[in-house]
Amino acid sequence: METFQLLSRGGVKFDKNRFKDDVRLFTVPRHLPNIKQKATKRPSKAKELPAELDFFKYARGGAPAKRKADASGHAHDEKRRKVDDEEESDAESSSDPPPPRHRVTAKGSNVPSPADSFGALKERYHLSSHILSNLSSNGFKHPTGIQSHGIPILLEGRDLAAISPTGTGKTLAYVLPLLHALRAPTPGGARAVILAPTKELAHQIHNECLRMAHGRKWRVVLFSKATAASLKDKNARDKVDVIVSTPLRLVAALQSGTLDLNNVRHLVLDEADRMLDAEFLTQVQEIVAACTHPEVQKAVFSATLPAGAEKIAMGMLRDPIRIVVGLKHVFILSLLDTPLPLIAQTLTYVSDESSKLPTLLQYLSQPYNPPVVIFVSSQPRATSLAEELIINSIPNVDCLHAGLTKKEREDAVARMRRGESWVMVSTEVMARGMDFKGVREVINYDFPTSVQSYIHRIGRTGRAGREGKAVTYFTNDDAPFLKSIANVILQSGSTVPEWILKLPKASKMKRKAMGKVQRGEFVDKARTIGRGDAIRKRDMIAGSKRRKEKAERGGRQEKGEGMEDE
Ligand SMILES: Nc1ncnc2c1ncn2[C@@H]1O[C@H](COP(=O)(O)OP(=O)(O)OP(=O)(O)O)[C@@H](O)[C@H]1O
Repeated sequence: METFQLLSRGGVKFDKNRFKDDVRLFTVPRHLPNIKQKATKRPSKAKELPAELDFFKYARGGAPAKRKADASGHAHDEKRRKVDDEEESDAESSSDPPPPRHRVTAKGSNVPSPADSFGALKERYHLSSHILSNLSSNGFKHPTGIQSHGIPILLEGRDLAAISPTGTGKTLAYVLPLLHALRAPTPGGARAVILAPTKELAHQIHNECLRMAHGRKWRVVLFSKATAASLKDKNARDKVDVIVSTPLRLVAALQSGTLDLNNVRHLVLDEADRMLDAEFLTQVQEIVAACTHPEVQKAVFSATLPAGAEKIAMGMLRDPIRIVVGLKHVFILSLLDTPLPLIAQTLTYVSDESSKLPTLLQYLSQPYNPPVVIFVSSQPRATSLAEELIINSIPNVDCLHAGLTKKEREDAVARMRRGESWVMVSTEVMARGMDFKGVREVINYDFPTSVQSYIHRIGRTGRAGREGKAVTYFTNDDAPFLKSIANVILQSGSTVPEWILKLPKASKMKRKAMGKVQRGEFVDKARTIGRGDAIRKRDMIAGSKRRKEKAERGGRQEKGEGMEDE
C-alpha cells in the first residue's frame, strides 16, 4: 500500500501538492521492477490476516494434496499415510525462509479423509447447524490440524489415539463429534464420559462442552461431590448426557453403586499419558471396564504419548487410528513428535538453589510480559515462592496448587481468567491442559520432572497460534538432565549453547532420577515467616509508602510547590 494512502486511512490529511518534494521521496520509482513485482505477486497475502493475528498458521488443517479419496471420504487402500497439509505458500517466490510445514501422520486401516473446513464436515456428516453456529459464534472459523483429521475419524465411529502439540485445539476435536453423535437428548443415563487428570481441567472441558452445546438441551455434568450426591437419584441420573470428571471422583461413585456407565457410547481420555500412568491407571481401567456397551467408542488425546503409555492405550482401543500432528523438519529428528515452534525457549544457569530467587527477582524487576506462569516442584515451594514475590513487592502475585481448598483453587483460576494475576506460581497441577490464552511467558523455576512435564508446562504459553516465551532455570544438580530438555528445545527450533549439546547422554537410570532432585520447602532457606506475615509486611510497606508520599505532598504545599497539581 502506498505510504500516503496508509496515512490517510488512519485519518491523516496531507496536502500532496504543497509537499510534493517529500512525496517524491516516498514514491516507488517505476524503473524498479523487482520491488513492484514483489508487491503485486503476493495479492493473496495482502488479503490474509497479518502474521500476528493469523493464529493457527501452523496448526491449521487442510485437505492433503496428494491423496485421492472416494465419495465417502475414505482413502482407497492405504494402511499408513503421511501428509503435508500446510496450504501452498508463496514463500518460494520470495526471499523469506519458507514457513514451517505442518505434517500429520495417520496410521490405521481405512482412514477417513481430513476435512479442510467446518463446512466440509457439514456436507459430509450433516453436522448440525446448531454446532456450526456455536463454532462461528465462538470465532472458530477453520479447523486446526488435529480437528480436520480427528473429527472425521470420530464422526465415523472409529477409535482414535491422537497426538497433537499443546494449544492446538484437541478439546474441540473430541467435543464436537461427541455432541454430534448424541443427537437428541435421550433418557437412560450418561452416553459420554470425558476424563481429565485435574479438577481444573475437567472444569475447563465442561465449559467447552457447554459452549458447543449452547442452545441444545443436553445435560452436561461436571462430576463433583455435590453432583455425585444429586445423581444418587435415578431420575436425575437418567437425564444426564455427558459426564466430565477426574477418575477418582467417578470411581468412588461406581464403587458406591450410585452410578453405572452401561449406557456410555463414547469415552475420551484427555491428557492420556497422564491418565495411563501409575497414579491413575487402575482407576481408569475400572472406568473402562464399567463402560460395558458393546459399541463404546474410545479416544485418547495428548500432546505427548510415550511408548509405554501408547502401548496401554492401543490395548484399550479397537481397530484404532493413530494420528500425530507435528512439523515436518522437526518430525524427522524428533523422538517426541511434539514440537513447540511458537515458543522461544531458553535455558538459564543459576548455579544453585540460593541463586534462583535473586535471578527471578532481577528478571521481574525488568519490564516483562504478564501474565507469567512460574512452575515449582512442590506445593510448599509454590506457597513459599509466592510469599517471597509478595514480600519483594511484585504486583498481582497468585498461587495455585492442589493443597489449596476447592474455593481457593477456583478463585485463583478465576483471577487468572480475568487477567488479574500477573504472576501465577504453580505446580504440575496447572501444567496440563489449562488454557489461559494470554499467558506470554512460562518460567520453570524448578527444573521439570520429565521431558513430558517440560512440554506440557511450557505449553501454557504459545497457544492457539500465539507466540510465547519459556525460560528454564538449571542448577548444577539439574545438569545430568539438561541434555534431554536441550534436545526438545533444539527440535522446536530454538537454540541451545553448544556445550550443552556436547554433554554425554544421561543413562536411563539418571533420566528416571530427573524428578527426584531434592529441594527444600522454602525457596529462601533463611526465611521462615509465613504467608500471613508476608501479606502483613506487604501492607506495611504500602502503608508506609502512602504516608511518606502524603508527608512529601504536605511539605511541598507548605513551601508553595506543586500547587497546580492540587
Ligand atoms: N478451530 C479453532 N479456531 C480458533 N481457536 C481454536 C480452535 N479450536 C480451538 N481453539 C482455541 O485454541 C485454544 C487451545 O485449545 P485446547 O485447550 O483445546 O488445546 P489443546 O490442544 O487441548 O492443548 P493442551 O495440550 O495444552 O491441553 C483454546 O483457547 C481454544 O478455544
